Amino acid sequence: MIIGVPKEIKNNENRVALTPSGAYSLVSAGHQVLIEKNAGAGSGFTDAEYTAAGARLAGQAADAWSADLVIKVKEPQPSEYAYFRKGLILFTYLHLAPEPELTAALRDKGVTAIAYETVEVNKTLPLLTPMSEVAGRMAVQIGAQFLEKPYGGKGILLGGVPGVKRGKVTIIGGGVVGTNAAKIAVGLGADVTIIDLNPDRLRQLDDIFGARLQTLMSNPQHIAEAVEESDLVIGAVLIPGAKAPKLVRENTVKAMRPGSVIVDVAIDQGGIFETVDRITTHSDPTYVKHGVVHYAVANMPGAVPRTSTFALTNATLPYALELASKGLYAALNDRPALRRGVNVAGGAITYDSVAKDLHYDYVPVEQALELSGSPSR
Ligand SMILES: NC(=O)C1=CN([C@@H]2O[C@H](COP(=O)(O)OP(=O)(O)OC[C@H]3O[C@@H](n4cnc5c(N)ncnc54)[C@H](O)[C@@H]3O)[C@@H](O)[C@H]2O)C=CC1
Ligand SMILES: CC(=O)C(=O)O
Ligand SMILES: [Mg+2]
Repeated sequence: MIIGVPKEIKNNENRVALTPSGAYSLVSAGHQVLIEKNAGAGSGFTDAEYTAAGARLAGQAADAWSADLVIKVKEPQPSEYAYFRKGLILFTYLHLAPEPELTAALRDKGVTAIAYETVEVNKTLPLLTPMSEVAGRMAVQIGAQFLEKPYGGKGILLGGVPGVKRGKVTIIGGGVVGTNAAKIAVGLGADVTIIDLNPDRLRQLDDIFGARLQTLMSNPQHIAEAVEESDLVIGAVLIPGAKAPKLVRENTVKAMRPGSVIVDVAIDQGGIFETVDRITTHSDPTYVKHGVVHYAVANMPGAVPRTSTFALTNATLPYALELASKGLYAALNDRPALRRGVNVAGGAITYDSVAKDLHYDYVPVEQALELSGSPSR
């Protein structure tokens, strides 16, 4: 199969979907890799490293997009919709619930779109996890920076110093992002609270962190109280595929002290704060509302591309290899995890919560692609 790797064009997106060693694995399995010139530059990989691995260079984005299977990092940007066509298999982050135009373009053109973030194994999301680890860890380091006075914050050091109070951090959502944020916040010596809806998750977090972390059941009262008294609040909730619930009310943000900071990591699914009404970018990452600094960058790992590209491709490569070697139908028949990743196929929306949020009829992927074999879980 021919596998295309376009250069990412989202603001400050420096990751690339394939490392030279990933290209070598695909070529060794008998495939052709067509990578756009300079696609790896932001992650520190030269074109020569890719050609040495057996890949061919594509002079234009259109050439990389002409492949049978296109692997990417971020959701296609509007200028890329022109490359969509029937028969194309697209494997990337999609986050379709807050992206009606992208969803319509994929569906209308008959693309088979497999979303990294909904590939699912035993209720875990193996292709989201590595980037959630990165973003969770970054969320605290970014929050700490914007709490500094020159960056618009109230001038608080999260760990405090002897004789002076520590900063308060509240993390809403105790999954992968939340746990990784907690690790860094606890490590810095902050006063950390984590809020989740799942009592088993709260128990696990209590076992991991003990008395260094306050766990709280998610409800409107706990959220309002914890947020109002926090210096840094991190949004880390996910309902897979669906638009994020707005859990933090505008009045609660108004009650925060000026110079406090919100980092809404869940912005890629629409965000959990009522006051987060726009996606920000690495080149203009914050805005101030009700005196509170808001950070809502939807591709946070793009700022640490060297770490993130290795972490992402460690996870995606086995699936890309399986798709390329078996072809779409056999790969989806053999691997229920991959089947759960299919969001759009055969001109239909094949992921239930995406269909619901965007008001489409949901068509099971088995029906949309007339798959045989066992139904997906
Ligand atoms: N902005 C960015 O650059 C990035 C964003 N993300 C996003 O971060 C979000 C979180 O991802 P993960 O941690 O991997 O998800 P996860 O599935 O590991 O964790 C989500 C947690 O939210 C909890 N939750 C669900 N409803 C809740 C509620 N009402 N109140 C409190 N907790 C609730 C769940 O119980 C679960 O523990 C996702 O939207 C993901 O796409 C991930 C990586 C990068
Ligand atoms: C998960 C995601 O949105 C990202 O890594 O950019
Ligand atoms: Mg988007």
